[in-house]
Amino acid sequence: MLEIEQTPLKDCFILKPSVFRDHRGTFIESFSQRRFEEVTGLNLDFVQDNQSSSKKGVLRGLHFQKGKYAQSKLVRTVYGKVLDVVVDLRPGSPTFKKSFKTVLSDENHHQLFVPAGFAHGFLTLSEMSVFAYKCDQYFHKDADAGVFYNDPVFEIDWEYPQDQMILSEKDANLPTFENLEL
Ligand SMILES: Cc1cn([C@H]2C[C@H](O)[C@@H](COP(=O)(O)OP(=O)(O)O[C@H]3O[C@@H](C)C(=O)[C@@H](O)[C@H]3O)O2)c(=O)[nH]c1=O
Repeated sequence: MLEIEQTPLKDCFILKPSVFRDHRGTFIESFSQRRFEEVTGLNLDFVQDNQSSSKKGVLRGLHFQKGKYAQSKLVRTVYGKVLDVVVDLRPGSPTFKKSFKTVLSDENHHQLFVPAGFAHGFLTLSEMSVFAYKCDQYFHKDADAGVFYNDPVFEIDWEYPQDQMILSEKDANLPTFENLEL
């Protein structure tokens, strides 16, 4: 079984796979093309899988690829716990500029579907996290873009002390929404 839960943002939803637990540990189907299509009605071609590990307090984001290289992503936490955040950056969308956040962990096994045209980021809440995601477009360095994670226009409460956050230099200097070229 794969449950789907709509988020307040258009086209963005949470997937909840069945978790089989026994004396050895757990089992989930982390991705099934057939079930994904059944519950979402989407027929996407995921062409790249990514994985990153992060220490506690690491914030990666908010990222997206521009133009024709825009990526839909299916994101999850393999190990640990993260606060995952998305922003709808699609002009014309009824939820344009709105943000949504949810906890993705190796306890709840939730996955977030991030539509093309959204910015995405996450903050690691556990000592360590391993994060994995599928993308329906390859990485294109020239299309790689982002927006500052703490731009007040998005009204995101990261619920984490700012002086304990760890960011890449690139992410610390991302443009604000106002200065963004969409
Ligand atoms: C994203 C990506 C990065 N790279 C390289 C570029 C760079 O040298 C190194 C690290 O890249 P970054 O610092 O951009 O990695 P990171 O900050 O983890 O970037 C990721 O953040 C999350 C929030 C997302 O949503 C992803 O789409 C992606 O943008 O890896 C690839 O080769 N392929 C890729 O697909």
